[in-house]
Amino acid sequence: MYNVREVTKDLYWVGGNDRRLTLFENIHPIPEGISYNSYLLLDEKTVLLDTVDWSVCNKFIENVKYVLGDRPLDYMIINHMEPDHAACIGEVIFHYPDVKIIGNKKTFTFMEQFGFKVNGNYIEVKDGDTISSGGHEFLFISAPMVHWPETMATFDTTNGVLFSADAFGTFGSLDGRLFNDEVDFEREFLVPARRYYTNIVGKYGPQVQTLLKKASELDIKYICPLHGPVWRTNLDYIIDKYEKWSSYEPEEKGVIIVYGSMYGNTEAAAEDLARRLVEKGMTNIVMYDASKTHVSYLIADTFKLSHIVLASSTYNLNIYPPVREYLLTMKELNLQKRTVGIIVNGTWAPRAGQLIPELLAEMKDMNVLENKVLIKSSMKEENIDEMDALAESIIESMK
Ligand SMILES: Cc1cc2nc3c(=O)[nH]c(=O)nc-3n(C[C@H](O)[C@H](O)[C@H](O)COP(=O)(O)O)c2cc1C
Repeated sequence: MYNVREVTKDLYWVGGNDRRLTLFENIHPIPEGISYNSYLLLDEKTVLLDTVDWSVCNKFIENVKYVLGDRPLDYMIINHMEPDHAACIGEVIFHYPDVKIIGNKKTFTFMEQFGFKVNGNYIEVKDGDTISSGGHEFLFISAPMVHWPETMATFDTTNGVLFSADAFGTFGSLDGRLFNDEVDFEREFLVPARRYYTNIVGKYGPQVQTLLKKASELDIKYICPLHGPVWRTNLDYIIDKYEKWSSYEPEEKGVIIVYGSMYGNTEAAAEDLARRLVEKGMTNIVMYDASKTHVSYLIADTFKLSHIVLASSTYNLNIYPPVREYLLTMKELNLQKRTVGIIVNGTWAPRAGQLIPELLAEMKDMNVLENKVLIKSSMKEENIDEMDALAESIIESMK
């Protein structure tokens, strides 16, 4: 059965929701599900914008057939070749063999690499090119490395709809809703949106900034991303979030404490610090056991908050592995501009105390607080002063 929504006059959402997938990109847990958005415009020519993941392909084809009725599909614009959007290109060609595919040079290279045959039936576009479908005009905006090299956004200059590819996307199934004003975005989607952006696109802040700059010159009325709700009100809200995330500026003053502990002693030290911070007036604190929480959640809160505390035991002369994975992921994603406190535990050779600052030194603009705490196996009275000094320096650095 088809399941479509009208976005605006003549434009339809023809995507699908997936609540079965456990790991997005086979890495990131998505208990909240995900939507794969595809859009279809009925103009003098009919235009499909992107396809969907293979998991919802049947539903998508039914939706396309329902919206098109007896009409042919004239154009298919491919903004992003990642298979969660491009997997069904072959199916579209199978059902509509005369469709003309629109993409850039790299789009077609990737299409061939993924095994899709376009048989010369395509139009290659560059940044700034336009194509008319009769009553609508599409402007193509290249957005390289947001977050693949071929990515582009497409702007319908006649109705102000921006098809933004993965930008402004989020984890989370839509559950019948489509628009940002039909959901409680802050409550339901902000956390998944932040986790989606920071882990999937977070590495490419400068490229996102370039896209935001180009977008600021357009009169955008709708943002149609490839995942999650369509924005038709309060666009500044999500654009502002993207400004912050892509410039690596924290959204809030607050502390994420991530600890790695086998027997609970490093955890107890982290708890001690958290209590001291609260007693000194800082209540915006989240604490995670790095062994139990998927790193994507840690990364999301790390982008959100101004301060990080790493509390790690030493493991085979190294940083405790889950804490090291967190640090390495942070580095890979180019995270920067944070103040960091360090608590280290070791029983005979606390090497983590040396290795954590070394790793942090390889990242940009990380202010590592001098008041580190070194625990020998378990926290004792003799550690209280240095723990208090660490708490104090965190509070001081927030002023
Ligand atoms: C497999 C293993 C390797 C360890 N390697 C080191 C080490 O290289 N250097 C060290 O000082 N302590 C090492 N330790 C001791 C831990 O750091 C110890 O668990 C810690 O001091 C106590 O903290 P916890 O209760 O938070 O686990 C090791 C412990 C285990 C189980």
